[in-house]
Amino acid sequence: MPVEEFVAGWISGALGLVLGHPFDTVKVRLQTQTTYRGIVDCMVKIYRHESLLGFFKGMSFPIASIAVVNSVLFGVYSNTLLVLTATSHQERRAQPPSYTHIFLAGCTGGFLQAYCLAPFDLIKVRLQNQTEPMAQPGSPPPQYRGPVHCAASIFREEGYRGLFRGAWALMLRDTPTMGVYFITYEGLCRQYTPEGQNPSSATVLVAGGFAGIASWVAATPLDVIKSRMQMDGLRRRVYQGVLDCMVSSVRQEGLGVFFRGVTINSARAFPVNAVTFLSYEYLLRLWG
Ligand SMILES: CN(C)C(=N)NCCC[C@H](N)C(=O)O
Repeated sequence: MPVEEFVAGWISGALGLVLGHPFDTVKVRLQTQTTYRGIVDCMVKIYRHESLLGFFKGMSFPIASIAVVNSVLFGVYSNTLLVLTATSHQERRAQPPSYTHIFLAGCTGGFLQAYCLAPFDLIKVRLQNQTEPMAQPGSPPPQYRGPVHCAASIFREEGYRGLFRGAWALMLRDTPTMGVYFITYEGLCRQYTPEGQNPSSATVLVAGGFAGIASWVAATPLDVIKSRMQMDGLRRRVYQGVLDCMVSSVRQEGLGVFFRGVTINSARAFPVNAVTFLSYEYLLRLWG
C-alpha cells in the first residue's frame, strides 16, 4: 500500500487547517449561538471580548489530529482508486479513472475519516463555543481548561460514547460530500489540462478552491445539525437524535437554518482547499 499519499495528506491538511481555523471558529459560533447578528458582528465581538487568540480557540487538537484525519481521507481515497482501477497516483493522468470510481473512492475516504474525526471535532466545537476571554487573571474559568481537560470531562460525565456525540451526523455529512469534493477537483483539473499532462499550479489552486466550496455548500445543512448535536448534552439533552434535531431546528428557525454559516464556510473553503491540494500534488510529484 503506497504510504506517500497518507503523508502528503497529513502535511497538506495541516497547512490548510491553520489558514482556515479563524473562519471555522466564526462559523461554529454562528451555527450554535444566537447572540451574533452576522459574520462581521461575530468577528468584532470575538476580537473585542477575546482578542485575536479567540479566533484560534480549539486549534491545537485539530492540528494534532489532522495527521490521522487527512492522511486517512487522502490515503483511503487514493488506495480505493488503486483497488478499483489498478492505477497508481502517477498513472492516473495517462489513464484517468471514471467519475463513478472517483465518487466511490471519495465517499469511502469520507466515511472512514469521519469516524477518526468525530472525537476531535467534538472537542474542537466545544472549545470554540467557550466565549470566556483566554488567559485573563481574575476572570471566571471556562468549563474546559483545554483539549485534554475537555476530553477527560466528556469521558467522565458521558462515557466513551459521549466522545462520539454527533458522529452519525458527521458521517452523513462527510460520506457523500467527499465524493462531491474529489469529483469537482478532478473534473475541473481535466477541463483545464491538456490530455495526459499534469495540471498547472494555477489549475490545482482553482480546482482545489472550488472543490472545497462545492463540498461545503453540499455539507452545510448536515454541518449545522452536527454542530448542534455536539453541543447538545452540555447542560441537558435537547435532541433525541439527528432527525429530531433537524425537525426542531426547522420548526424554531425555518428552513434557512440549514444554510447557517454557508457564506463563511465557502469563504474559508476556497483558500484552505486550494492550499491543501497544491501542497498534496506538489509533495506527490516531489516523491514520485
Ligand atoms: C465536510 N466537507 C464538505 C469537507 N470536509 N470537505 C472537504 C474539505 C476538507 C478540508 N479539510 C476542509 O476542512 O475544508
